[in-house]
Amino acid sequence: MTSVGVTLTTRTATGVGAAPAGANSDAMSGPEARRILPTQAELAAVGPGMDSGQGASQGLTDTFGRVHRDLRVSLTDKCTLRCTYCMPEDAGPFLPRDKTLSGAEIERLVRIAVDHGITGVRLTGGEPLLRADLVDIVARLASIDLPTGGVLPVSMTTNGIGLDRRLPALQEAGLGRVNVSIDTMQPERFHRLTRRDRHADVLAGIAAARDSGLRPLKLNAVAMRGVNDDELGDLVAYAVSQDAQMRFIEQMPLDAGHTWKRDNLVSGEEILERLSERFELSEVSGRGSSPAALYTVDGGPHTVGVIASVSKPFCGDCDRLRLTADGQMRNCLFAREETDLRTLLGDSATDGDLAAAMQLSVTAKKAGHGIDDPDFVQPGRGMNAIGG
Ligand SMILES: Nc1nc2c(ncn2[C@@H]2O[C@H](COP(=O)(O)OP(=O)(O)OP(=O)(O)O)[C@@H](O)[C@H]2O)c(=O)[nH]1
Ligand SMILES: C[S@@+](CC[C@H](N)C(=O)[O-])C[C@H]1O[C@@H](n2cnc3c(N)ncnc32)[C@H](O)[C@@H]1O
Ligand code: SF4
Ligand code: SF4
Repeated sequence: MTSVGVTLTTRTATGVGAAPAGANSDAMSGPEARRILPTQAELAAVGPGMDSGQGASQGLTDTFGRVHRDLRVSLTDKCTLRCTYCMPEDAGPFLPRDKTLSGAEIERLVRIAVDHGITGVRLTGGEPLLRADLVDIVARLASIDLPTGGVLPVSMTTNGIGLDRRLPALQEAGLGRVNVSIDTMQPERFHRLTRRDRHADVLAGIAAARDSGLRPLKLNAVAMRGVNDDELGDLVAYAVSQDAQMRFIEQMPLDAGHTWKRDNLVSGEEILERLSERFELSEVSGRGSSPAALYTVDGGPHTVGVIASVSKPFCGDCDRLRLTADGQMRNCLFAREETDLRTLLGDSATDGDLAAAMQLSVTAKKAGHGIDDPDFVQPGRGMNAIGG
């Protein structure tokens, strides 16, 4: 099928040097991220089969042979919190509504991605619960049929604030799983770390997730030196009490303030040492492409996870793609280029063009994040704008 009405004639890079790092304007990708608008010739050169979904058998495959199965969709760059490792206090300006993908646009892009091998979607942000049309988005995505049978599994990562009120409708709409972030069991610490006094709201959200029966329920905490590294065991004990899996994440250089320092890292190894003082841990085999290495706690059945993205990267098994709230495809958390699907949508691109643009993004994916490389440059967007 040929493309109808696509006006793209040149490969364009936008957002170069247009905004200070951390500024969330349309050019919020910061000075070093390039926004790529593929030309018609480049889209056509991707090859036949992108229109019809015939690529599904092979999937969106990069030059290292990694097949992409997991799509993370950021619904907004706004948030109810201001976690120091993610957003500055004075974050913004945020994406205006007309630059944010609508539910229908997200559904179309996800359908195309599913046609080309994506088998699961995770909604994230920013804070996805801030999307007023979240229930509608979940319903749209959870009704997408997988080519292999069944429907698309839809999960969400959230800070939990307001989850207690919204979970029944989300579950009804087809939300299959939820991960909730909680970095501390201490309300005052929580206030300092997130710059908001909302600890009780997060606990209420986790309790609602526990009672919903959605399983596995996972809790995420970024391990931070001098902030919460003395209460990792308390977090595990709390997670077990909520029938949840606690996961500790190494902090990555994705804070909008660009204050990350390698020397400050609480490594996965250190996390395990600390937990071993209190619990008997035993590694679980069969990790697959999951970012978390899992350990049974005191013989199980509960487990704790360690996401050692910095010290033990799992990039070789990466099967993830990201769609930002403003319609940019990112092939990596640390990508310095984004493929501009939103402009293609506005230019009446065909499904085949959009699939080809996704494949171009995947083809450009690098081997890994390169955090330890001497020429590493932190992405201009904070984690809230990339979609964690
Ligand atoms: N380096 C890296 N870290 C990731 C990636 N995906 C997730 N993470 C880290 O893992 C943390 C938890 O991610 P979640 O949003 O809970 O998703 P998940 O771990 O894929 O979820 P599950 O499907 O439940 O395992 C994120 O905050 C990141 O720190 C990734 O692609 N690369
Ligand atoms: C960006 S948030 C978006 C979803 C939701 N607001 C939340 O906090 O769960 C997703 C995940 O990214 C993690 N995250 C944010 N900044 C990070 C960083 N610099 N390093 C590692 N993980 C980070 C958070 O802890 C959270 O678990
Ligand atoms: S980690 Fe999540 S809750 Fe915290 S500021 Fe970022 S987007 Fe918001
Ligand atoms: S850092 Fe990039 S390549 Fe590595 S696992 Fe994360 S998204 Fe994949």
